[in-house]
Amino acid sequence: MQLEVIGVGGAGCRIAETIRTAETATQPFLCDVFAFDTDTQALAELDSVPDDHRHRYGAGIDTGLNGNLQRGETLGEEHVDELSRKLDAGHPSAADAFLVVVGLGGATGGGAAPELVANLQTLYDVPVYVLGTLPADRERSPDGDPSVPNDDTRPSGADADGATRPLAAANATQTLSRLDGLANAVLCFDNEPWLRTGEDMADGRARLNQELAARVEALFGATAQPADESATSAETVIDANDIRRILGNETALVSLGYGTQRIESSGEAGSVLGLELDLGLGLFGSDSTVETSAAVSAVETTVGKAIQGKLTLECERANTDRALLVVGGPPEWLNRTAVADGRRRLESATESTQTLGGDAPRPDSETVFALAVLAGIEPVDRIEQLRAAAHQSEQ
Ligand SMILES: Nc1nc2c(ncn2[C@@H]2O[C@H](COP(=O)(O)OP(=O)(O)OP(=O)(O)O)[C@@H](O)[C@H]2O)c(=O)[nH]1
Repeated sequence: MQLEVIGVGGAGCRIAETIRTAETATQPFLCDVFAFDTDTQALAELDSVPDDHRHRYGAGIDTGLNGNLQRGETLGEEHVDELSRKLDAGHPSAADAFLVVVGLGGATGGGAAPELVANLQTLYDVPVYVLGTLPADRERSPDGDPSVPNDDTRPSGADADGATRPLAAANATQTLSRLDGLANAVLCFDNEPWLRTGEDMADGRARLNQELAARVEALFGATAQPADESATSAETVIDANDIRRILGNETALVSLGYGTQRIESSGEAGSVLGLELDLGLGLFGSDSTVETSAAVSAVETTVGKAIQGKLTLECERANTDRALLVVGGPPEWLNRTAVADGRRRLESATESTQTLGGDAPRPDSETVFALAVLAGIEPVDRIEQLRAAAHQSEQ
């Protein structure tokens, strides 16, 4: 499957760029990556988005909108045709889906995303998904995060631009409401629990973006046609239709769980030894065979982390409508029975009505991974918290 990624606003553009760098030559899944922003400097700081795929818009605005969502919405309305036309520098018609990426607490991304999503829905006959970050509590608090050290010279609670964002919760909830009924699904990443104690958005954003991009790559890379046609193909292939079925078309909220386990190679090409943690426990021969128990254990461990570990948006797992499990890694590690058991485990944990599973062989990888996609997870406590915070900030 080919994905057209469009970042809007500071967070959206940075995350879109990080997704681009997470794509591997062997599992290409990106059609194009575009970056649209009102902030000249933020756009200039991107490294790997080609010049004709980035676009600054909004005459007379140079440094972003500083959280003024109303202004962002007006600008989005005025410039949506211009933004959609910019996509002609790439291959949007070849895309199997669009992914519009935004920081939901901001004004540029949050203002333009609903207009852009609606426009793409009329122009193209493929799903339009949104990937949105939820603002961290510490960036919108006027008093900042008490855990930020006193010797930090930036304003306390500072976000990626070094400014607090008191309107972030209100912006995020309003933009989510505007996306309702427009986007096919909204994949969420909640910044707060992913930041470390004492860390603000400026410190943590690169790490968070990599975490998020790894999950996006695991999902959409699994649908890629391997660049090398002689490469091992999946036992159970996941394609654009499977993704469409799981994500749905009713603006479901989606959370992603992910687990990895490093395995170690012998140093000889293609000779996989065993799990790092289990080294020496009788796993391997000198050829590239892997003991069944080691492969089963690696799959079970990663699936457990994906289902029970930290999600991109914490939710009641048993409330999930639909779910998808992708297990990837070197083909000899993808034990078929363990992968099927993993899918059943996801089904039972989520109590979902529809659960799919598939595998993603990565012959050159030294990692086994599992990705759990939980779609239709509402109600979500964190969204309710943001609504309450938004209500409070309006008082
Ligand atoms: N995960 C992640 N979140 C970010 C990043 N930068 C900002 N954010 C979050 O996204 C929200 C919006 O910030 P931006 O994307 O910079 O805002 P914008 O859309 O450019 O809008 P304005 O700056 O108001 O014009 C912030 O409140 C943060 O919660 C980033 O690089 N990664």
